[in-house]
Amino acid sequence: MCGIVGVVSNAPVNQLLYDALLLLQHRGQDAAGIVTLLERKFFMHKAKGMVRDVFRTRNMRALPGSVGLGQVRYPTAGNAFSEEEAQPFYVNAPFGIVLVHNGNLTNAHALRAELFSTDHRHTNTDSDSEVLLNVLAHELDRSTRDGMLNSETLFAAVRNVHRRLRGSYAVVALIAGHGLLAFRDPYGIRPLAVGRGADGTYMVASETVALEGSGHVFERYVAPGEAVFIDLQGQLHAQQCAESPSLNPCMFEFVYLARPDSVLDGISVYQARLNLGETLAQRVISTVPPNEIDVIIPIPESSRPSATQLAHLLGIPYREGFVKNRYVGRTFIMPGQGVRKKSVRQKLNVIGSEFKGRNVLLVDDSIVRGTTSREIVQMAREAGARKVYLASAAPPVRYPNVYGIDMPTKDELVAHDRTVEEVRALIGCDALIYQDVEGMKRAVLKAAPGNGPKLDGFDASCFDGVYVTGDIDTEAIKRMNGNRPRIEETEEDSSRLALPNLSET
Ligand SMILES: O=P(O)(O)OC[C@H]1O[C@H](OP(=O)(O)OP(=O)(O)O)[C@H](O)[C@@H]1O
Ligand SMILES: NC(=O)CC[C@H](N)C(=O)O
Ligand SMILES: [Mg+2]
Repeated sequence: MCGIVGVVSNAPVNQLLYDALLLLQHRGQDAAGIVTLLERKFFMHKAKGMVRDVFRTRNMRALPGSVGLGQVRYPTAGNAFSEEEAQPFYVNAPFGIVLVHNGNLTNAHALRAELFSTDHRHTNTDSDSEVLLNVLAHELDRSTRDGMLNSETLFAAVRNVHRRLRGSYAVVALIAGHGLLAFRDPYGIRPLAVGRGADGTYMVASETVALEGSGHVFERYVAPGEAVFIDLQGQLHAQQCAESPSLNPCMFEFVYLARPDSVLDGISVYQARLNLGETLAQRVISTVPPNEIDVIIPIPESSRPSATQLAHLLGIPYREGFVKNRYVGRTFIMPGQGVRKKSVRQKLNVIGSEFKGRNVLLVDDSIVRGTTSREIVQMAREAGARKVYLASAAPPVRYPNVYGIDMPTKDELVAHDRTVEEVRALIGCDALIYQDVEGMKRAVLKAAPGNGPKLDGFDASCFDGVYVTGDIDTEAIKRMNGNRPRIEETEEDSSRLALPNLSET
């Protein structure tokens, strides 16, 4: 889940893109990049790091032009440590194209081979996004053989791109001398929205928070399979380019990834999280009698709305027992288990008085590898809690995600192939309460107003093992994700919690 943005304006866009990327920083913290277009020339700056570190004043000055795009990266393919895989990607032919991608191609391996042997195109990194750009470039080249690029030939190229790509993709591309192209995969897994500024500026972004926070008014979502082209005169053209599109947004966006003040495909993320707290309340009541819980404490940051609603419905005081160091990034999206584990304690510190002698119910939005929960439960005990219960607003994460969230191997998931009781023992809490899959889907759907886009379902694959694209080649995924270079892990930091050593660690 990277964050992507594109802008077509009449005024310089460098600051606007920077501001939008800052608003999308929660979606990717490993690398950032911006490209602007002035006349027919692209200007690019990208590097590893957070937005504030990547762009210094001198870099910003070197990004002229009133059209541009940007990305914050959270690697899910290729090599997390390679500077070359920071986005945007560039190809010089046809026309000159730069591209940013949020998502994950599940057939990148096969496509890379096909690009080389059939299309005679070279890719120089292990990134699936570079593959995507080359497929688009090849199809655009084919559809504009007579030399004309217009919305018709552009949409014909996107139709062919959809035929070749598998997996999830929300894309923004700039075509030198022509304009900005945005499209979304036929299953609508990753989000993409369009907004408009008072001066006529168009902005396309992963989340509505980037539109609103930078002074744009939300206009519409890019529909699954649809392509939107904004030419350099500021005219928007749109066409459905997929044969049978359906809308199945990623459930994990609502559970964790997106900012609560965003609305994705008509569903308010905040309302979805409140509703998750409501359904979770019923599950808690059936496991731990509410009169045995003295206080409800959220695990900052993402679980807060669910925890507030849960406390309200159970009539139990809601207290802040952990203070978050806001200068430490989101731990889940860090590359490598060692760094994630260390960051939990750096990031969260206890307020001892909220725990001493009390039975506490801790609430998190999700338990993935169990890194956070295990540390937190231990911290609550060290602070003197009598009983430590833990509730998760999402069901157990049991299956790998192949659509752009970095949980590629089932072995690193604490709940894979384990009963709830086994997970409880590993985490070390006195009771563990999970949301159930149907309850989660109902809760999130309930957050959609009647007049929003009609959903066909969710991509909830990491919870229910159902892959909406229906064509998952597990061997290819393993090759693509499981074997990709990651931070060296010591034995102590090994990514899956081990049952036998629990008391020693
Ligand atoms: O079981 P785990 O593998 O530890 O992953 C789950 C945890 O990671 C996320 O928090 P994170 O610190 O990334 O971000 P947040 O501040 O938005 O909650 C999520 O909210 C859970 O707390
Ligand atoms: N999370 C994402 O959207 C990642 C995009 C792309 N697969 C990459 O690894 O760079
Ligand atoms: Mg968290």
